[in-house]
Amino acid sequence: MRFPSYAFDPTTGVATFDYVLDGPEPLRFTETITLPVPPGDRAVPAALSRVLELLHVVAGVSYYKVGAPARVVAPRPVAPAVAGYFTAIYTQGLAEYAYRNQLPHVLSLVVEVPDGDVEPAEPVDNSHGRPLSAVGGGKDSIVTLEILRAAGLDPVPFSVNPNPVIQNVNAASGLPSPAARRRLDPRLFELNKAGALNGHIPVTAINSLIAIATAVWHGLGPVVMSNERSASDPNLIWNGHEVNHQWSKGVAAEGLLRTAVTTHAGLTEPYFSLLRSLSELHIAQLFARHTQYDDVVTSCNKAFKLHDPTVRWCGDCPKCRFVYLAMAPAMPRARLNKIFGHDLFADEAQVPGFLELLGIDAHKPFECVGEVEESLVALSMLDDDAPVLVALRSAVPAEAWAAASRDDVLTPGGPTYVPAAYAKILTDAL
Ligand SMILES: CC(=O)N[C@H]1[C@@H](OP(=O)(O)OP(=O)(O)OC[C@H]2O[C@@H](n3ccc(=O)[nH]c3=O)[C@H](O)[C@@H]2O)O[C@H](CO)[C@@H](O)[C@@H]1O[C@H](C)C(=O)N[C@@H](C)C(=O)N[C@@H](CCC(=O)O)C(=O)O
Ligand SMILES: Nc1ncnc2c1ncn2[C@@H]1O[C@H](COP(=O)(O)OP(=O)(O)OP(=O)(O)O)[C@@H](O)[C@H]1O
Repeated sequence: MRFPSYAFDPTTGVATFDYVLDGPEPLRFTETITLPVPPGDRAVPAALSRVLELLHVVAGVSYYKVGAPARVVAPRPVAPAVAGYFTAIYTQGLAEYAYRNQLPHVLSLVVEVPDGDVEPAEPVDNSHGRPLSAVGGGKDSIVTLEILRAAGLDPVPFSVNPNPVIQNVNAASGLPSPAARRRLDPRLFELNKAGALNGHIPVTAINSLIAIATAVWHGLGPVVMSNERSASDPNLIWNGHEVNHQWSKGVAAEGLLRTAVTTHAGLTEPYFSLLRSLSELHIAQLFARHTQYDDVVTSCNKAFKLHDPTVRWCGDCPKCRFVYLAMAPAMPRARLNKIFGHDLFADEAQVPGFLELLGIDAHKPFECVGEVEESLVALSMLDDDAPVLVALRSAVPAEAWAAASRDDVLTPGGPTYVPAAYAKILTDAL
């Protein structure tokens, strides 16, 4: 796979990224990403071009997966830390794809980098600017936005391809919300229909670099994400490698991205997740304080499909079940059912799906769901006799209850990259 060129037009904000999969009949793709143009005559900072260079390679995963070539050759020399980040994106970021398609070579790929000097980046101290708060339409980013707002940091909500869900969440915040547009090459969908290799990609890495590019161009501060503690947990181990559906939301990916951006583009404080130390259950409790989003908040991934999305919660997928269970201890059932438009604890057909979340099945589903322990603790906090809850209580073995600690789940912990000033804001908000 090669990356022949990229171009950026500052008058329109349009960046075009070209890709080629070599072979007897080479496959060519172009992805278009349109950044919001800042007001006034803002020059293109050198750091923006550098971030776009990173994005060019990272966004290539969508096209790589069509053929899983044995070699990926980056377009220009980069520092070893940046090359390492590219390799992590194409291996760990594509681990679920490799596992599902049984392509072990993907996990041992090393992204090749041409020889040559790399001009060091000029340091850019962006640490004191207004934070750009990435909004994905779900509960987590709402919690972050409201913490930053309450602390007086004047956050800028930002989204990539805001669909009606995200637009409604941004409208409910009452804050002006710049957005970027991302258009995958339509050829990809034709190849998918024709049966090309397909699978999951590390989409958060792509959205994150688009957010960083926007923050740099608009003269803003760090990009603040809402990725939780459990995102770092793998779903399973395959051939000695961790397979994590949420890899690019995890803390290891966060560290690699920060280092790559600081090394290649010079930003001193590019990016961190404010909620990294919190469990999903804890975040759900913080979300319950904000009723103004009840009619719009949506975490169900089916609402974010590019084609035929649901309007809001589908009410019958692992993510709907997990978020329903996580929010249930934090609010009256009537409010919960109004948010979801479904009463999941009344529907006994949901029992097998809930059992999977409680660890009474093979492995954590390939979805954005929390740890088994979080589901067990949530269940232990519910004491009514809804039919699904009765069935679940009787199915959980005694040793599973014993291993689930409410203190562990509701006490912040684990490694984070949150800068000290923001860590204090988070602590004050808990
Ligand atoms: C919405 C969703 O969950 N989509 C996943 C689904 O794809 P599906 O075909 O059902 O629908 P579309 O998303 O509309 O995708 C159409 C095709 O386009 C490909 N594609 C999409 C976006 C992109 O950036 N690059 C692409 O190549 C896609 O592969 C389809 O062929 O199943 C796919 C296969 O498993 C998933 O890859 C789709 O996931 C989206 C990329 C997506 O946005 N998913 C997020 C909601 C998501 O899963 N977030 C994770 C975090 C993952 C991470 O590490 O960043 C989470 O919340 O846990
Ligand atoms: N379209 C998007 N534009 C910008 N940021 C996004 C977008 N989609 C997701 N994100 C960000 O990526 C991270 C992971 O997304 P994820 O879908 O897990 O979070 P969420 O929507 O905030 O909450 P939930 O887990 O409840 O769905 C979050 O920080 C989120 O804000």
